[in-house]
Amino acid sequence: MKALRLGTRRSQLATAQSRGVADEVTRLTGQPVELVEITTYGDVSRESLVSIGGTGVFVSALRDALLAGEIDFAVHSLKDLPTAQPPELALAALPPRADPRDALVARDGLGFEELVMAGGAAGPARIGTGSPRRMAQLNAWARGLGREIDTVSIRGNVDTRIGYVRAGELDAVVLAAAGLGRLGRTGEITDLLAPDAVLPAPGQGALAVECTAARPELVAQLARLDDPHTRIAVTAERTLLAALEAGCSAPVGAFADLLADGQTVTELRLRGVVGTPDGAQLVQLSTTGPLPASVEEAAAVGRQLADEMLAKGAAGLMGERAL
Ligand SMILES: NCc1[nH]cc(CCC(=O)O)c1CC(=O)O
Repeated sequence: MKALRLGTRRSQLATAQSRGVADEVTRLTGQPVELVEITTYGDVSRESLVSIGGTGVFVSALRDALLAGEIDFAVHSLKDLPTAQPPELALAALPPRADPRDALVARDGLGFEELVMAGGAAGPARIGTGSPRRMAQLNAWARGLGREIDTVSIRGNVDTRIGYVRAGELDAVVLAAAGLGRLGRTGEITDLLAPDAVLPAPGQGALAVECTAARPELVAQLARLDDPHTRIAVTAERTLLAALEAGCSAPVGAFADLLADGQTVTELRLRGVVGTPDGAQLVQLSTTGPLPASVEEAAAVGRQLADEMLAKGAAGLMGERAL
C-alpha cells in the first residue's frame, strides 16, 4: 500500500505530535504513513511573533505544501490555526484533546503562588512568556495576592525557554502542558495552572488534522481520528475568539469543559477572558448550558459569550495588544 505523506515542521514538538498522529492513522486504518519535513518561516526566524504576523506563519508553509499536492495531510496545533478555515482545506479530524492547561516550570520546584510570594533575587519574580494572554492573567493573579511580578517576553523552542530557568536568568517560564507532555517532559512542570486562574488559549492542547477538501475519501479516512466532544468544545472556544475579532496573538483565553452526570456528558461550560497585559483590567465571563447537539450549536454558545464580553468592554482591552 502506498504510504500517505504527512507534512511536518522540523521542530521537536511538531515532529513528536506528527509521529503520534501518524501512528494513530496506521492503527485505525491500516494505512502506512511517512513523514515529510517542511521548513516554515516561523522555524527559522528569530523575530518576535508579533512582528512576523502571529503564529499563522507556522501554518502557511504546511498549507502551501498541501495545496501543491506535495503532502497528503498535515497536523497543526489547533491554537496556532487562524479561526477562518480556507474552504479548499478540511479539518478532517480533531483527535482527543490533551491537557489544555498552562504549566509553570519554576526554579526550585516552586508553585506559582510560592514563587510570587518568594520573589526573585533582586525584586519581583521574573516569569518568562511571550503571550499577552498569559501575561494578563499571571499579572492579575499576582495582583490578587498583593504582589507584583515581572513578565518577561521570550520565545523559542521548549529547550530554549526552560534553559532560561536552568541558567538562573528567569525564575520561571510558562508553557502549554500539552506540548511538554508530547515531548515527554511533564516531569519538569512545577505547577499546573488551574483554568480558574489562567484560562488557556482557545484550542490549546488539541491537534488539527488537515487535508485538501478535494479528496473526500481521504477526509473520511482521517475523520476516524476525530473526537466529537473535542470538536464541540474547541468550536465554542474558537468561535468566541473569532467573534471577539481577535487573532491568535491576542490576550484572549477561552476554555470549554464538558460536565458529566456519571458517565454521560450533559452540559458544556464555556469560560472566556480578555485582559490588559498588566492584568489591571480583565473581562472574564462564564456560561453553562446543555451539551450542544452540533458544532453549529457550539458556535452559537461561543458567539453569545463573545457578545456578552463585548458588552462589558472586551474590545477596548484587546486594543492594548499593540503595546
Ligand atoms: N504558541 C506555540 C505553541 N503552539 C502549540 C503549543 C503546544 C501545545 C498545544 O498543543 O497547545 C505551543 C507551545 C506553548 O504554548 O507552550
